Amino acid sequence: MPSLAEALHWGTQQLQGGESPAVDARLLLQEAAQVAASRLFAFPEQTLTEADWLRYQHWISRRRQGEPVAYLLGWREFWSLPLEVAPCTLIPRPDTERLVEVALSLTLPEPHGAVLDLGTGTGAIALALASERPAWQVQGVDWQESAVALAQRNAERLNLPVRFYRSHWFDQVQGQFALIVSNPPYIDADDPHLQQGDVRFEPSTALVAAEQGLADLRALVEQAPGYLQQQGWLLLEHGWQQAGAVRALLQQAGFVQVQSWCDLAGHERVSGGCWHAGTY
Ligand SMILES: C[S@@+](CC[C@H](N)C(=O)[O-])C[C@H]1O[C@@H](n2cnc3c(N)ncnc32)[C@H](O)[C@@H]1O
Repeated sequence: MPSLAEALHWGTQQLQGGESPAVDARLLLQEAAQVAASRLFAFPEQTLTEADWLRYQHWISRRRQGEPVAYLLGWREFWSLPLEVAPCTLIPRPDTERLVEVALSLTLPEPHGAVLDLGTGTGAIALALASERPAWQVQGVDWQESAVALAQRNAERLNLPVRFYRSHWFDQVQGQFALIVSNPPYIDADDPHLQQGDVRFEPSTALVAAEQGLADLRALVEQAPGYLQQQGWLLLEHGWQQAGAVRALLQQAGFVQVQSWCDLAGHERVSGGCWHAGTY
């Protein structure tokens, strides 16, 4: 059987031409052989068992076909939280951590307020917020039963008190919220990016929206005022070319302090507004 160093070299060679061959091969080897990165580098001569070597080769072959590393591993880190992931929903992205940062920076109408995450998927945003603000009462909804079950498993494993349930956007939601957040589907069905990289393996129900990707964003902006407390906030992630359209939707709906926030690449990726009944 090969040593860890030999297996890593072989896997990296196999994945040449991909986005990140060395990182992918290392992550898959660590998981296949159940070794930490430090052990991989401290004991490179350690040999793999036959079962680990077979598992590693199988994963490398699937990765060569484009399958996302996160789906092969079964988990992905988001906001330093290890989250179980599954093909029923989106793999949480570093971009979405920007929405979490912005949410944590807002001044909300009450410090112990209720918070709602619409289209929660793995529960990434809801769990990140709950981990940072124990006083907030966080809820997350998704219309996919399998995503709700996944988010619940993540909450239990992380011991975070978030309530997840099934709802088609606001259909089953009750009450008023100090903050509503969402990373909804916002990609146009004809966008060529849907044929590239990890998104080919992710469900279109998590990615694609009608009206050039704006249909779900529009629905959320129009319905959110019925569920926001006075001076509560709505925060939405969207495509980097949709900020102007989302701000216009927020303004038309009567939100104030409407603004967008940039991601690390300098693209406007999050927009939001404060609800102030009576301004419209
Ligand atoms: C882009 S993914 C975001 C997942 C997660 N919030 C994240 O940021 O990683 C969109 C999510 O919205 C859910 N979704 C799509 N349409 C929905 C609807 N009408 N009602 C509730 N959830 C919906 C999808 O199942 C998917 O989990």
